[in-house]
Amino acid sequence: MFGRDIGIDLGTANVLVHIKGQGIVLDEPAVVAIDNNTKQVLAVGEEAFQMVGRTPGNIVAIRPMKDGVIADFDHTEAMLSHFLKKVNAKSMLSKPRILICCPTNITSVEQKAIIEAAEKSGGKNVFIEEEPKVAAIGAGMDIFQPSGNMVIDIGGGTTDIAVLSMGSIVTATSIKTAGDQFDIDILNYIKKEYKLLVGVRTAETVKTEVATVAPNGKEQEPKDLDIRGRDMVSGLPRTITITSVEIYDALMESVNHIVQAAKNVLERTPPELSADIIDRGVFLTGGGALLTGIDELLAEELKVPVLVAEDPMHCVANGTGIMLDNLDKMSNKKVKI
Ligand SMILES: Nc1ncnc2c1ncn2[C@@H]1O[C@H](COP(=O)(O)OP(=O)(O)OP(=O)(O)O)[C@@H](O)[C@H]1O
Repeated sequence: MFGRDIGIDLGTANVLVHIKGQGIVLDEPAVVAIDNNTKQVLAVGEEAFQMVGRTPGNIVAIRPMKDGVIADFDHTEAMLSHFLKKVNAKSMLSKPRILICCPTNITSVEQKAIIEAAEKSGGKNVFIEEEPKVAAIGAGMDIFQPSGNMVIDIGGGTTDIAVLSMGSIVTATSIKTAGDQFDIDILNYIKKEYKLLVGVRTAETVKTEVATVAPNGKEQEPKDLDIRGRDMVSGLPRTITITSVEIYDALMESVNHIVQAAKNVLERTPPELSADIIDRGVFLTGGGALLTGIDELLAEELKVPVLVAEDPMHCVANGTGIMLDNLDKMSNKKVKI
């Protein structure tokens, strides 16, 4: 109980909380359900997620962080406080130190407000850290040596690509093409080809269950899935069967954005570090790393080995735990805001 440090992956799709000595204690969708009339928060996390696309008129289930930025600050704050309460941050014997990984593009004003919200919820010293760095650490990379390490973190709202050496980012980029965009691509494809309206959760299921972007994905035995939605012409419910081959085409434009962004980062990387990356390979983290075939496609395009990290959706949260263990040793002045 004494002096437990807390690490938080405040992602746009999921929020994970890691407590020193316990590991990941909370893993819930970054969703808040609000009563539009009273503006009251009705549910947060898993409970609110179940309401997405299924709420009556006066209730909305929103994702307060979208596209790698904080779209609705008050509700992000409410969500963070809710999760910290849930893990009993305030009742810990001594106030915990909290390390938070936020979406990459948040402003310094938003960072300050996030820190305040965490302090109000029981944090003593609150730190903010860059997501790709923590993801790399969580993936098991030793980024503190003078050698090149490359990580591609494909989350919900953003894909963060970085080359790190000696504990710092050397070259990096962040693009707003990631898991959410894949869902939208699938949704739009079904709308256009089948005149069928489906919800984002159905599109996400298609992505996780049948989609493939492997270079030979179209030659492989196709997988298929029955999905339900509303016919745009008749207005009635309808079921269609969707195959991996059609989804391959629907996802290619977005996947190519990620390939191009990774190529741009490699082009800006000093040659000695590029040589290290050939030896060590590129690590894929974040939920998007689980998209079937994305590792093979990136390896073919980037001409370097590409490896999916173990437990890619937990890399950032696990990385916060490792960073907190080493916070004193690292004494990285840049970390604290
Ligand atoms: N098996 C799978 N195949 C493809 N995509 C998946 C799979 N499992 C999860 N995802 C996707 O991963 C994304 C969420 O990943 P993650 O939790 O790493 O994001 P996040 O950290 O919340 O987002 P961000 O890094 O943008 O803040 C979602 O878009 C989800 O649909």
